[in-house]
Amino acid sequence: MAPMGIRLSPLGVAVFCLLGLGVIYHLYAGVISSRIAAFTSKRTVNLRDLLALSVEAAVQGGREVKRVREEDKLEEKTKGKTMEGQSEKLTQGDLNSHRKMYYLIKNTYPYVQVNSEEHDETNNELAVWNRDIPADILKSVEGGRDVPADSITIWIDPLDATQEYTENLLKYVTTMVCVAVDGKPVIGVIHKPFTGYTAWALVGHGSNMKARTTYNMNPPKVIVSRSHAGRVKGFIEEAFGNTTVILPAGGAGYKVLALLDPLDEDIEKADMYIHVTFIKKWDICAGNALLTALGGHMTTLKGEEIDYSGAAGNREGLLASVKVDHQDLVAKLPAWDSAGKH
Ligand SMILES: Nc1ncnc2c1ncn2[C@@H]1O[C@H](COP(=O)(O)O)[C@@H](OP(=O)(O)O)[C@H]1O
Ligand SMILES: [Mg+2]
Ligand SMILES: [Mg+2]
Ligand SMILES: [Mg+2]
Repeated sequence: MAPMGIRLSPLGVAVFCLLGLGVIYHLYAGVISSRIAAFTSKRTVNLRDLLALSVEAAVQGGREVKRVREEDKLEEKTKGKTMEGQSEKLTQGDLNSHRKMYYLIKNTYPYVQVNSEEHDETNNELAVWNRDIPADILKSVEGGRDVPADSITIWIDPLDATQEYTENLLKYVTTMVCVAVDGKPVIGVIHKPFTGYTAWALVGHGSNMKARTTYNMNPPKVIVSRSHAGRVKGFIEEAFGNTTVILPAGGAGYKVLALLDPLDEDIEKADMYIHVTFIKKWDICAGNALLTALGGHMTTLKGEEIDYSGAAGNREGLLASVKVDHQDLVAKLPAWDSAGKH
């Protein structure tokens, strides 16, 4: 006998339980099945699948970035200071995009290391990847190779050029995903949420981007940061003379696209990208992969390759070029002092 004289029918209880299970299954089926599939499958990841997932993550994150801007709900905050003492901004665009991108990848490959610029452990998204491979990827990447999951480090920048996003300079804004294998950048995706343009590359397999046919070095047009410039102007003029054209622009992703042959009208053209202040691997890894895939180079200002495993920081500056003798450019640069001279 139930309290207050109510009799529970066993059949009613069973139907109620079944209904409850049905609701739970309906809500979590995608996540549960992808987790089970992930844990029972062998611990290797196919790079073509990962490329398609990276494109999807960048596009879905980009939708959040665009929506927050259009609804004017940025809720701009300061999350700390850069090493140079500048305030680092954070908006709802960064956070919503992070949640979409991070959980879409994590729910698909829970055992892969994913490093995002942003963090939000409290709001797990039930995002599930539909496993669709876009036609342009199918066309240029045959099969793709499988790599051990523990050799992979994924870097996510849910919103690059947050400063410019808050100033409504939207052409500079991108979302980025990079996959490094044994520390080498192998997949790069840079997506422009406000034009819908996505650049992708899988090193050694293909890209939807091309390098330009010519790059001018006499003097070069050098693209640099507009909001974290440091002493980049003097550094460049010392290397290439004071007739060098210096092009200040926002976003590390945007600046790499400016070195390529963009189909998007809204991107300037530059011959070289130089950065002299501190920068993080989620800002530069996707661009490094794209440049590597297209015969370009991105190194520190000493000409060394950047290892995209381990800690996020790079304090050795950045030099990116395409179709020129990169080490020859390095040799022209002034002596590099990462301790703050520049
Ligand atoms: N000195 C510095 N310290 C930390 N982050 C830096 C930096 N210089 C550039 N960045 C980051 O690199 C990206 C491109 O910067 P810039 O537009 O100045 O070239 C921005 O990423 P986010 O917008 O994702 O934070 C910016 O925050
Ligand atoms: Mg960034
Ligand atoms: Mg960012
Ligand atoms: Mg930031």
